[in-house]
Amino acid sequence: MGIDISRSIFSGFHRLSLEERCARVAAELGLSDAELAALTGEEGLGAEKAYSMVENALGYFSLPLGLGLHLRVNGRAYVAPMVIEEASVIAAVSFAAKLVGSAGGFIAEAEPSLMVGQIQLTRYGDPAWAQEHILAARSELLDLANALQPQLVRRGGGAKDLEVRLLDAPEGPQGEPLLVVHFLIDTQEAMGANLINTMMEGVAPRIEELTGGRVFLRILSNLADRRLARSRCVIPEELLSDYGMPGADIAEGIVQASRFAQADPYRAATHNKGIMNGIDAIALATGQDWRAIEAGAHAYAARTGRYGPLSTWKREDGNLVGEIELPLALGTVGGPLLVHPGVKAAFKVLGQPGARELACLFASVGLAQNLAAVRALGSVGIQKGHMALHARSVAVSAGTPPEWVETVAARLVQQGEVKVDRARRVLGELKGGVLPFVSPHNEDT
Ligand SMILES: CC(C)(COP(=O)([O-])OP(=O)([O-])OC[C@H]1O[C@@H](n2cnc3c(N)ncnc32)[C@H](O)[C@@H]1OP(=O)([O-])[O-])[C@@H](O)C(=O)NCCC(=O)NCCSC(=O)C[C@@](C)(O)CC(=O)[O-]
Ligand SMILES: NC(=O)C1=CN([C@@H]2O[C@H](COP(=O)(O)OP(=O)(O)OC[C@H]3O[C@@H](n4cnc5c(N)ncnc54)[C@H](OP(=O)(O)O)[C@@H]3O)[C@@H](O)[C@H]2O)C=CC1
Repeated sequence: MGIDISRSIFSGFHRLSLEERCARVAAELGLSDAELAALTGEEGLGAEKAYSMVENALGYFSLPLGLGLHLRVNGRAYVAPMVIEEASVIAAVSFAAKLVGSAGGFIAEAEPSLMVGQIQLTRYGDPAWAQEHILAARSELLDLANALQPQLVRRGGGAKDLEVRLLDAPEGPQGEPLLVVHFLIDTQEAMGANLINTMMEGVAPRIEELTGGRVFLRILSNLADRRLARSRCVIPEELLSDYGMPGADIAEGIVQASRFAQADPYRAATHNKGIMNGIDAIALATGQDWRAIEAGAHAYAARTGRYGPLSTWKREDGNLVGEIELPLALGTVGGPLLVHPGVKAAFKVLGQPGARELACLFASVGLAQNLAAVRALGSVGIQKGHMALHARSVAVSAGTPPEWVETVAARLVQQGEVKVDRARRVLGELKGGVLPFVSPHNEDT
C-alpha cells in the first residue's frame, strides 16, 4: 500500500486537533480501529507483553509518536511514524521532505543485508600458519556456519565468505597479534544479531581444532559497513529562498555548515546528532535496535581515523546537492516486530517495506532532518524554529492546563524567553485575566 503525495493530503496536518488527525490518518491510510489504537498507544504494548520482553519488568514507558510527512523516496511517498521526546524534529523532517519533494524527492539505495560476524582467536602459534589453515578450510567453515541456519540459507541468505585479519596487539610489538576471523553473512530481512551469534558460537570450536588456538569472543560487529544505505537530493537553489534571503545565500550557509563538519569533529558530532534525531525516531517507531544503529553510524563516521559527518552538502550548477551514507542494519522480522502492536501498525503505515527499502527511507529521513537543521543554522539560527515548538513542552512543564498551552507558548516565544519560570509567570497572568486566551489549533506555532 502506498500513499499519493501528489494530493498533498497531509498538508496542514499539524493545524488539526488530535481527533481530526487520527480520523484523517485512519481514512487516508486505511487503518482499522485496532491499528489506529495501536499507533496512538491507546492499545499499546501492555504490561503482559512487556513482561515477556525484558527482565524484572514492571510495566512500559511511553513517548510521543508523530508522523513525518511529505517524504518521497525513489518516487514513492511515505508517511513516517516517529517516536521522539524532542520538539521540532518531526516538523523539521516534514519541512525538509516537503522542500525536497518539490524538487523530485530523495534518490536512495541500500546494499544487501551483509553483516560481519567476528571470532577472536588467541594462542594460535605462528600467525601466517594459522591464517593459512583457516583459509584452507574456508568452504568447510562456511558450510558449518550455514548448517546452523538452514532456513536463512533456503531464503538465499547465510554465510557467504570469510576473511582472516591480523591486527597489531594493543600492548605493542611484544604482544601476540590479534587474529580475527570475519564471516560475511547475508541476514536477508533480519537485523541479524542473534542469527550471526548462533553461527559464530557454532563454528568457533572447529577453528580451535584447526589451529590449536583458543577462541574468546564470538559476536557480530555493529560496524555494518557492508550494509550501507545512501540517499541524495538535488534542490534548485531558488526553492531555498526564505526569511527574506535569496536561495543562493541559504545554500551557501548550508555548504558552510558542511565544510565546518568536515573540518571539525566537535561540529561533526552535532551534525550527526541532528541526522540521528530523525533516524532514531523512525527506528524506535519501527522496533529497531537503535543502539546498534547508533553504534554503527558513529563507528562509520570515524572510519578514516578521524570522526566526520555522515552527510555532505555542495553547490552544483545552481542546485544544492546533499548526500548521506551510513550503515543501517534493519530488520522487518524477528524481535519486537512480532510483539509490539504499535510496531506492527507502524509497518502498515509505511506500506510494509522490506529491509532494504526501509534503509532507503531511514537514510532519507536522516538527510531531511540534517537539511532542516543546517538550513536554519546557516541562516536565521536554530532557536527561531526549534524554541517556538519547544515552548509548548515548557508550558506543560510549568503546569499549564491543555487549553492554555498554545497561549502560554506563544507568549514565551514573543518574550524571547522559553523558560519554565517565565511560563509560570505567564500562566499567573492568564489566570488573573491579564492576558487573553488563544484557542489551540487556530494558529501556527
Ligand atoms: C520548525 C520549522 C520546520 C518551521 O519552519 P516554517 O518555515 O515555519 O515551516 P512552514 O510553515 O513553511 O511549513 C512547511 C512544512 O513544515 C512542516 N511544519 C512546519 N511547522 C510545523 C509544526 N508546527 N508541526 C508540524 N509540522 C510543521 C509542515 O509539514 C509544513 O508543511 P504543511 O504540512 O503545513 O504543508 C523550521 O524552522 C525548521 O526546520 N527548523 C529546524 C528545526 C530542527 O532542526 N530541529 C531539530 C532539533 S535541534 C537539534 O537537536 C539538532 C541540531 C540543530 O543541533 C543539529 C545540528 O546542529 O546540525
Ligand atoms: N550487538 C548487537 O547489536 C546485538 C543485538 N541483539 C539483538 O538481536 C536482535 C536481532 O537479531 P535477529 O537475528 O535479527 O533477530 P531474531 O533472533 O528475532 O531472528 C530473526 C528471525 O527471523 C526469522 N526470519 C523469518 N523470515 C526471515 C527472513 N526473510 N529473513 C531473515 N530471517 C527471517 C529467522 O528465523 P528462521 O530463519 O529460523 O525462520 C530468524 O530467527 C535484536 O533484538 C537485537 O537487539 C542481540 C545481541 C547483540
